[in-house]
Amino acid sequence: MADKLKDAKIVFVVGGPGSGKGTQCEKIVAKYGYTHLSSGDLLRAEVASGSERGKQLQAIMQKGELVPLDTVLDMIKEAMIAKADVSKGYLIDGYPREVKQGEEFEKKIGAPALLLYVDAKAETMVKRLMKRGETSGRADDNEETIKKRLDLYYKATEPVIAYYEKRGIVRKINSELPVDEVFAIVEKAIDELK
Ligand SMILES: Nc1ncnc2c1ncn2[C@@H]1O[C@H](COP(=O)(O)OP(=O)(O)O)[C@@H](O)[C@H]1O
Ligand SMILES: Nc1ncnc2c1ncn2[C@H]1C[C@H](O)[C@@H](COP(=O)(O)OP(=O)(O)O)O1
Ligand SMILES: [Mg+2]
Repeated sequence: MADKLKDAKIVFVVGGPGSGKGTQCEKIVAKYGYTHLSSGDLLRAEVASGSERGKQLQAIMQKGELVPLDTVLDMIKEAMIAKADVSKGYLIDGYPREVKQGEEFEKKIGAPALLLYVDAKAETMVKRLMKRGETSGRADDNEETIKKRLDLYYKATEPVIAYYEKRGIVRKINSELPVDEVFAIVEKAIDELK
């Protein structure tokens, strides 16, 4: 375990592609000053750097598949340590995407205090992603890749929610509602933490 992070307040933000994780995390940052680390954003930054590793990552993400666990966990850990002296808490957005990722995170970093389960219907997620795709420039916001990401979400990521439900740290957030109404539910869950 990283010593600098042993008392860190950690919130996992889990939900399907396009469910609204990033949108809610932005609002949490604005109100609570937490550090927002999106695994997808960290990976896209590596791609943008033009490195050899970035090229390999880009190919995986374009197919809607998961990148290797060690790569993403190392990136998150490094980013957490960089903020350890100033962070009030961490929003880990888009991770864990499979149970194994959760287990490894806890071994190498620490345990989450809360899991925000951002829930929306498949139909809603597809609609939002197609719309986001008009402007996002993301290689994975296209119909074919969206379908693969959704399938993988239901297969690999939903079990993560069941895993943490047993520990009583999951708060389900109805993300079908308008953004501010979703955030009202999110606020209650974060306030319970204090
Ligand atoms: N509650 C909501 N109602 C309507 N649209 C939303 C809502 N939450 C997010 N969106 C829109 O859906 C898209 C995906 O949201 P985003 O936060 O990027 O999701 P994720 O990070 O889970 O993939 C964005 O274009 C966002 O503006
Ligand atoms: N924890 C993780 N493990 C493996 N691959 C990940 C990952 N987080 C992100 N990726 C890769 C695969 C995803 O399809 C892609 C985009 O992730 P994302 O930006 O979190 O998507 P979204 O916010 O739409 O859910 O990056
Ligand atoms: Mg996102």
